[in-house]
Amino acid sequence: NVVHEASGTGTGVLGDSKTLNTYVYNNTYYLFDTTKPMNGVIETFDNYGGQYSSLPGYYVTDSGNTFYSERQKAAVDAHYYAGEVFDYYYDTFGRVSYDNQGADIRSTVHYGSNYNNAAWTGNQMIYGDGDGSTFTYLSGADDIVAHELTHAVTDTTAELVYENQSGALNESFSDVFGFFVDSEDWLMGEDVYTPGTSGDALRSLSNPNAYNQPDHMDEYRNLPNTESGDWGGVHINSGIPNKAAYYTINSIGISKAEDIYYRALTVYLTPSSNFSSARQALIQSAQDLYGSQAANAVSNAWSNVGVN
Ligand SMILES: CCC(=O)Oc1c(C)cccc1C(=O)O
Ligand SMILES: [Zn+2]
Repeated sequence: NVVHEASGTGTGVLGDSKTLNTYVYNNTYYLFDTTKPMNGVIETFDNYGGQYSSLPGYYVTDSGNTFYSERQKAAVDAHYYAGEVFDYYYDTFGRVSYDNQGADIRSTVHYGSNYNNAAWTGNQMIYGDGDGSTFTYLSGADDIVAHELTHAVTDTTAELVYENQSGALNESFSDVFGFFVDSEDWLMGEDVYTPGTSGDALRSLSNPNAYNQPDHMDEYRNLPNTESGDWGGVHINSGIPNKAAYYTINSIGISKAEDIYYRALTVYLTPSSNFSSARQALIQSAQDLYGSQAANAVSNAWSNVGVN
């Protein structure tokens, strides 16, 4: 049988070189990764500035299996980092793709026009180019890719409703697993945020206040559950569970913390979980896996942010 798997090279958003899992058919190479278990493929598309109605766009291809052009940079990173996040969930927890059933992981880059956003649409990831000032191509940050793919994990496990406290938890779990994938700093999106300014980020887990997020219940923002209210401040109030995660990780280490967060997300949390029930779910997960010392560390972390 003919082998279609190929190994290509590409240039990422930050100008770095990467090896890519590609697929060759009729002398054309595709960003189509068939190396993962359970037949799940990782496939990357270019929407050419189109909107939701034109998704997924066009397969990203190259005749020479060399994805070096400016146009291809966003796709190189979306493809490579999707594979990295697949590997994180598989190697760390044995989870096969976001649904644990080997679902295809589809990404589309060059979505919209100067779009300063990235998202999980409910069945694929989309990445804007940014406006070049607030963001550059958003797939250029592995913590953003991990954040988006974790929305898909949450949607196939706890299904935390994307509003108010359950929505802020949804956001926080995406940031926390973004940290676990990119644990060299406590920042989110720093690699693509304000390309003209170094050292800043979209959010910080260690210092939410630095980016106008609360880090304690005393600062909880009661915003309206509307689009302009960020659905009750899901990207704002996530600073509180994010800070609790920071305390937990500093107290018991990344390895135990990621097991505890994964168990809470997949075993205990439910669509309507709030901050207090998330604290309880994480304490129980810690107790289940590592005993009372870890459980107490989790309890203290949440007390430090005013959640009991
Ligand atoms: C860290 C990734 C992130 O927050 O992506 C979003 C952006 C950049 C704008 C709006 C929503 C999101 C999201 O995925 O929640
Ligand atoms: Zn999010």
